[in-house]
Amino acid sequence: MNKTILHCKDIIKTFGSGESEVFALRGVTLDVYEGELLMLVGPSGCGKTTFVSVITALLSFDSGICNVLGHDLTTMDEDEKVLFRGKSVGFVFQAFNLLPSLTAVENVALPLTIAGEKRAIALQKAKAMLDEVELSSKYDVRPSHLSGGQQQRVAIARALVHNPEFIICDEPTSSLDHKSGQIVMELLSKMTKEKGKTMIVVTHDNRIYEYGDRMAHMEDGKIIKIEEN
Ligand SMILES: Nc1ncnc2c1ncn2[C@@H]1O[C@H](COP(=O)(O)OP(=O)(O)OP(=O)(O)O)[C@@H](O)[C@H]1O
Repeated sequence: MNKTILHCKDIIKTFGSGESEVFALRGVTLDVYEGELLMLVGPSGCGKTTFVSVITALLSFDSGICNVLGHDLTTMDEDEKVLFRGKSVGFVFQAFNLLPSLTAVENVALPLTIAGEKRAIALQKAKAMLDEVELSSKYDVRPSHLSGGQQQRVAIARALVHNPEFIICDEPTSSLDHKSGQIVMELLSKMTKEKGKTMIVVTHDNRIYEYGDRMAHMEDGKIIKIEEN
């Protein structure tokens, strides 16, 4: 059995109070293992975004256990949470969120320069990352001159350039056509397997379910079933 990267037990998260209280997570229990790609699926409003926000320390939770990469999230202060996310977590979203005035390589280098890396080294690492997502010919191209699939690959390169161990993808293929979605998933799957990363992909896109090692089904604030692929 591979190392446990995420250990959650009975996580409860509510929003609001009194009559307007919403139970977003009603006792989520889940373990995720090193090198695994886990699909998290379920109807709108079942708590998927809340859950990935909790496990990346973007949201606090009311009760339960949440241990990520050996960190007990309940004992971390805000500075430690920012550091944890910056070092250990990569985020890929449905919207690529690339800066239009920067070239592909500058977009990928940005998190490194913000973290204090020298520009020349950041650009060098960004180029190596763009090579990995097979965009070596697009270093100096701005996002508006790239296809949707290429823009998502730039966004993936940016999410992975600081070499995070844990990667969260929220609807990474929803705005892509079938072929581009397949290319993006092939890439994410390759990253988990070849680099030993651990990935959770939140999705409604049943065309990409096959890429998951396991599929966790969420309903009404709980994981109700886990299937092996
Ligand atoms: N900031 C908030 N304040 C109040 N209620 C919230 C907040 N965020 C989420 N909720 C509620 O918590 C529940 C879970 O929402 P969440 O966004 O986690 O679901 P989801 O499964 O990600 O949905 P979708 O697939 O539509 O993105 C919903 O009932 C939602 O309305």
